[in-house]
Amino acid sequence: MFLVGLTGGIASGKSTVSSMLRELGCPIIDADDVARKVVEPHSLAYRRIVHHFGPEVLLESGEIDRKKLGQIIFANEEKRRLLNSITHPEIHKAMLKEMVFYFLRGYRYVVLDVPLLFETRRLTQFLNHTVVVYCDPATQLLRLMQRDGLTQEQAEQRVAAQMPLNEKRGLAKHVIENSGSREDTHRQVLRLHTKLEDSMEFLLVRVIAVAATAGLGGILLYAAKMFFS
Ligand SMILES: CC(C)(COP(=O)(O)OP(=O)(O)OC[C@H]1O[C@@H](n2cnc3c(N)ncnc32)[C@H](O)[C@@H]1O)[C@@H](O)C(=O)NCCC(=O)NCCS
Ligand SMILES: Nc1ncnc2c1ncn2[C@@H]1O[C@H](COP(=O)(O)OP(=O)(O)OP(=O)(O)O)[C@@H](O)[C@H]1O
Repeated sequence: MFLVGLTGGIASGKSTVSSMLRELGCPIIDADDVARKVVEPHSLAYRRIVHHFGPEVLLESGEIDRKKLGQIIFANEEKRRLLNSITHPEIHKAMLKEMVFYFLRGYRYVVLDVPLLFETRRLTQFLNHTVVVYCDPATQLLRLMQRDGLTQEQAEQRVAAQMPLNEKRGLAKHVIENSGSREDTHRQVLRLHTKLEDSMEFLLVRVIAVAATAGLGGILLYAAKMFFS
């Protein structure tokens, strides 16, 4: 199965780009969505979070108070590492299950939208392509403050909790520049979609060629054995 990793910085525009790709028919596995599911009440990750962070990170309904937990972990690296060590193995397991689901349904490829793709590095070895959604630091900060109602200090703290976006940009095979308008981003997404479709066809042709060569080699070997024995 052909795997495409989509990543970027906080509020750089990953969801915006992944919903454009979804409209073009790409199946998307969203790590933020998966991360919400794995901490639902009474799951293993939920119980471990309550054990380590205490009942003060729960809402009255018993669900995790994500706002409160976010305030704690973005202000404290040790606590962030602890939360990551609880949630990441569960997130990766659940994502793998989703990939198998798509594979069994006959999908040829899937896009993995993973904010911490290059930080954790667990998935990168399995990917055929990586895409970074980039926007300039001032725009990123402004969009983050506006979307999540954060102060500049809080927003800066969240940006600092991730690998610098410039560094991620250098690691990716494709970059979507999302500092401008949505229309501009949409045009780049269309181009990327075409490129991905082309490289999938190319990969398919290569696999068929390798299989055919191996088959032919086998036949020739068998014929040579028969001839010389
Ligand atoms: C801290 C939590 C409770 C905040 O929840 P909230 O609903 O406010 O934000 P949401 O989950 O939508 O995340 C928003 C963005 O924050 C960034 N982010 C989230 N967790 C982390 C983290 N541990 N380290 C760095 N950045 C992070 C990502 O860019 C993400 O896209 C939540 O993000 C969480 O449980 N994080 C740990 C799991 C995780 O690493 N998720 C990221 C996907 S792998
Ligand atoms: N090109 C754009 N022009 C204007 N606003 C945009 C553009 N791209 C994204 N936004 C806005 O910026 C904010 C962040 O975008 P988005 O939610 O797609 O980022 P994200 O990378 O998925 O964030 P997170 O890491 O928190 O999941 C949103 O409010 C979105 O509507």
